[in-house]
Amino acid sequence: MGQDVCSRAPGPEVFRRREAHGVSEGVVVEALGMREVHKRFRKRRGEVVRALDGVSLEIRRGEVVGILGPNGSGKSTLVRVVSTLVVPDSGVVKVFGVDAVRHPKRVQRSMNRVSVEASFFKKLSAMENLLYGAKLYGVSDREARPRIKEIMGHIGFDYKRANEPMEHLSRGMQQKVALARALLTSPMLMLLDEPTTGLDPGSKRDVQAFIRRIREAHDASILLCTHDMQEAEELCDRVGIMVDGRIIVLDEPRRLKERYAVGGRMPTLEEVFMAATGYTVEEASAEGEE
Ligand SMILES: Nc1ncnc2c1ncn2[C@@H]1O[C@H](COP(=O)(O)OP(=O)(O)OP(=O)(O)O)[C@@H](O)[C@H]1O
Repeated sequence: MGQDVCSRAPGPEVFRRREAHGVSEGVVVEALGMREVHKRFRKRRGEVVRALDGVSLEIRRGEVVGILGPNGSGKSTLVRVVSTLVVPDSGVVKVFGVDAVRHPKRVQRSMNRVSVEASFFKKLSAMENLLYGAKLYGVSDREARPRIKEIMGHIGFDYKRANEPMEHLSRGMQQKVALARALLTSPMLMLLDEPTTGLDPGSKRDVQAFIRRIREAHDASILLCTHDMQEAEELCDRVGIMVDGRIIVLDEPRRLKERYAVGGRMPTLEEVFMAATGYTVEEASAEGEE
């Protein structure tokens, strides 16, 4: 493995394609390898929920894999297990060949998670939060500042507002700061848990365009959980559908559609989702709301 993530961090040209991912070239190591992962939770009245029920999933280096699923199907648990926030009951989780259960610290340094509940120091500014985030990964202020400015430019974040307290910023802007923080540390694997949920259409487009650029130029491997079919179709190389803790199908969007085609007519991804899960998109988003 050798070099540290931070010392490999790209220079000011944020979108420069990286040569290596800290793994010897020539050795094919997947970005994420999950085999038969199980995670159960015990609810209040003793009821047991199988949040992950034998999940196997591979993400190749440079690949974007999307996971669609109704509320409560296990998407967040999947992301939490990969990010080492939740320890699985059984199964194997490897990030760039490193066992995430045995070596959580090592694995944490090679990835970054962006979720709706991104935590910030709300009284501090976006810049201060980003500098703090960079420092945790060993990136100095001097190195981080120009990169923050560049990333904010790419992401459509008004740099003039970088010194305002986070609590004064809209949700869309805060979400952009969360993405900027993730990219700042040059993660090899990005975990995006509903990155555009609840954003206004303009911010949503900015964030999606940004993810597209990371994907095209930055060569990051991405696990993207979303409710948004169009987002999954446009941004992902492969899309999986998760129901009751299981990934029931996983393939390129085009091939998923071919698989569910009826009478030669290609369905939309939304129709594929409905056929595979039995849920309408509305039910899938509403179900489980308490
Ligand atoms: N810490 C926990 N304690 C108890 N049950 C949990 C816990 N975390 C998740 N669960 C349960 O596990 C199941 C899967 O939840 P999870 O949040 O992973 O689903 P999800 O697909 O991300 O849903 P959503 O789209 O609503 O975020 C749900 O039944 C949920 O209530």
